[in-house]
Amino acid sequence: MSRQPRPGRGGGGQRGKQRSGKAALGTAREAALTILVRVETSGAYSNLQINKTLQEAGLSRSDAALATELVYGTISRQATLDYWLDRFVAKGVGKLQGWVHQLLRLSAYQLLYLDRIPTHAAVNEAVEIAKRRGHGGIAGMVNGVLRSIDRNRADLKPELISLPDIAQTIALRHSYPLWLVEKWSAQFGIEATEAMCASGNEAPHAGIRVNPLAATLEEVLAELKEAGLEGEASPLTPSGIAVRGGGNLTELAGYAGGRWSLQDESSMLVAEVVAPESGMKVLDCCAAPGGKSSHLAELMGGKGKVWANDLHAHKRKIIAGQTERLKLRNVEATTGDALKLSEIFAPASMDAVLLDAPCSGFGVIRRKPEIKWTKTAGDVADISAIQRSLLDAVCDLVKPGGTFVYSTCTMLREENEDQIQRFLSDHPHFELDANWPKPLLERLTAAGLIDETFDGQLQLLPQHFGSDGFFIARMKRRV
Ligand SMILES: C[S@@+](CC[C@H](N)C(=O)[O-])C[C@H]1O[C@@H](n2cnc3c(N)ncnc32)[C@H](O)[C@@H]1O
Repeated sequence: MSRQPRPGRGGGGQRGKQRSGKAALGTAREAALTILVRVETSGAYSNLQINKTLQEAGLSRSDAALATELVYGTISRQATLDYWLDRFVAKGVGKLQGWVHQLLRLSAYQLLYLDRIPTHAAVNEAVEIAKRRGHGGIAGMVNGVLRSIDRNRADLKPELISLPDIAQTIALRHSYPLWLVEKWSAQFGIEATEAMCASGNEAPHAGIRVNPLAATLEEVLAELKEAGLEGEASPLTPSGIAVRGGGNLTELAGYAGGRWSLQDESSMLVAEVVAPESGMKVLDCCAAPGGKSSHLAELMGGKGKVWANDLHAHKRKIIAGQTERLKLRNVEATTGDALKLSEIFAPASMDAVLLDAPCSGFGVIRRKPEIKWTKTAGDVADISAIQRSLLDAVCDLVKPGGTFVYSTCTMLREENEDQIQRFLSDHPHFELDANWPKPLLERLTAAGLIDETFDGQLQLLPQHFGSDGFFIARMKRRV
């Protein structure tokens, strides 16, 4: 499976001598280094920095793909790389200048994780970059450290990392923060945690959701084949297709023409769980960029109404752009704080309410690996408090007998099961609803994701089918 290459567009690469780690974008490795430094110093999301920097760099398609792979791989493996680098950097990696540290990580990643890159290509270019950005002393140190890594590569294998504490071993072997591995181990057990960590380091595949109002799954599969792409019908959802190594899929005609959208398969399950009927009134409280709102509208056959609300005014345009592209007329994008939606909508006015809540996002680590290092246990506590308030604020918009669905793209009890348990105890007029549509239950059972103990809550882990980690709970307001 390869990560999605983002082709570089426009803008010429900068060359020539650069000092103090200033940006130089002429080659895949230089561009990757610039992105890594920017992600670290600005706290920006890697995917946004990749798009921005590759546009400035004007790399060939294959160089852009390599730069993308280097960025995601280096961030994903950062703790393991530092563990090994520390043995060979005399003063310790913690004392290195930011760009030198990133250059060593980036180069060690190539030596230790990418079979197809010859040692001389990784080392020589690292040395050249060090000379251009720094001085001879730094270049000599980079050369020495990387040559040592190369000589010792037989000992530098993740599976050889073994510490007395199993959580520490998993954290270092797969490069995750210890606090997160400890939380996951307590919740899911050691085996599932290690599988989850390993799976989070794999390259993601792209998910396509067919718009049933515009095309069939077979038509979209044929369209992908014609474009030379490998698409496979999803075992999880009838409108889903997994695409591997497809480059920028939004450049295909089917996307612009509204025949399909890009969405991960786990995400597609959410609207299926809401299971709206044609003509219903549905509120999506936290809707941008509009993936689930548009899916809900498609499932309603374009009839009834979906209010797609988000806090941020600029996101209204993004949602509207999606629904226009998909030619959906039954979605209204609105701007507002979900905590105050009861000031806009009447109590008990909705057949169904979806709260796809802001969350820690650990289910999408494959797409945004820096989340591992930027999100803290404190952030989880803060976001849990917000989720709790959001649940309390929107629930009474659901009509008696109506459906309330809560979802997150994370795998932490305090954001998922604990939220539901607390919510149900404070709101006894709601109950868990395991009565999901029969075909969906059959698919989930066949996939081994639920059994007879299923109570209306589903936790998808990233190792299940390689789709995002997701939590979905369906509740019903008692009549
Ligand atoms: C997980 S994303 C939603 C993804 C979306 N449901 C989809 O499928 O495309 C969470 C969204 O919640 C929005 N958000 C955060 N706090 C909010 C609030 N208090 N009220 C409304 N929206 C909020 C964020 O702007 C973000 O777009």
